[in-house]
Amino acid sequence: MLNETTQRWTKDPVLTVEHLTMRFGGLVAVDDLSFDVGRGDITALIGPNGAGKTTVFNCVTGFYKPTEGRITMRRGREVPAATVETLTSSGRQYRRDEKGSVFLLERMADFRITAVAGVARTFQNIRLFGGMTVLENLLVAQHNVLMRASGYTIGGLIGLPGYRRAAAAAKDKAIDWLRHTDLLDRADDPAADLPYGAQRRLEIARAMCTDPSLLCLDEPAAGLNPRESAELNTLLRYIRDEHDVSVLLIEHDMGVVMEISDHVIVLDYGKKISDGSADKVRNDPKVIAAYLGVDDEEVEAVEADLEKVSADVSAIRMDGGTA
Ligand SMILES: Nc1ncnc2c1ncn2[C@@H]1O[C@H](COP(=O)(O)OP(=O)(O)OP(=O)(O)O)[C@@H](O)[C@H]1O
Repeated sequence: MLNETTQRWTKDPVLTVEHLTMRFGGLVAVDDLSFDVGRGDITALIGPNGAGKTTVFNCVTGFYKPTEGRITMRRGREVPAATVETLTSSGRQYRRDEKGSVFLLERMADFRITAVAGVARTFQNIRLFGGMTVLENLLVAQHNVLMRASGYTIGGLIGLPGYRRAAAAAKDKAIDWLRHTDLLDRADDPAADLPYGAQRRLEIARAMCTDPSLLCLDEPAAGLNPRESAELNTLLRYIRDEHDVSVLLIEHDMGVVMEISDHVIVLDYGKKISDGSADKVRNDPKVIAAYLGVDDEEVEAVEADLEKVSADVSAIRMDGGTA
């Protein structure tokens, strides 16, 4: 387990969110929120319905312009804090040099966040191109690379050698991800024909085809059966361990969250109420209170009630009852 001194999110953050606030008219959906996402970690953003999780995702990925706050993405390891401050005061969106790149996402449009800053996402409601084949969905995701290889001309149509090489590499990458998501045998089927769990895996494969540094997944386990959830856990660990990609996920399935997360951040009413390892967060009375919908002072009483109910159920089972 990571201790205070080895926590990647404090030592080597890939994403830093500072004082993020998002207001919709009079409603404060995210309220002065700060947190870090460690490079190479699986980080979960959890909280009750309406806590502000998707709004945070929408700010990080450029779908919303935050009311206030700074969102810094770092690619490459050696980006000193002074560089971030210099970039902030320069009014520019990003700075790149041979050591690494730093991006201020709150200043960037969504398509540039994916293409330049290396942040890819999936959605709560699956958004695939249903009429295209599974393979075509993964090739479309590599459109930017192919356009560059064509020189933004008709180079693709006339088959310039550079374009042909890029097209072959795009297909290889797509096939590789189909293999890792167990979809190779469905490559030529329309995406809409896949079962639900397979569509969720295809969305992740599509995001990975953009070569992200940070993969943001909005409820990837929603609607999955236990076997599919276990396969998802294996896929996410593979992405973290073998591809040097950090993962930020919103998830309601606590089995998934507690099993695979290196770091958990808990929101309630737009504010952060807990932040730490899965173990720390699981035992935090504030988190228990938020999920059970009770005040902090009532937590102990509710916990005692839960323990009693659990003991009663075990006793009934031992008696051969049907509870
Ligand atoms: N575009 C919008 N306009 C107005 N209010 C919004 C908008 N988007 C979100 N909200 C409100 O902001 C609050 C936070 O919503 P959000 O969807 O971020 O929560 P969430 O934690 O993702 O919830 P869930 O777990 O149910 O998906 C809610 O009160 C929601 O109604």
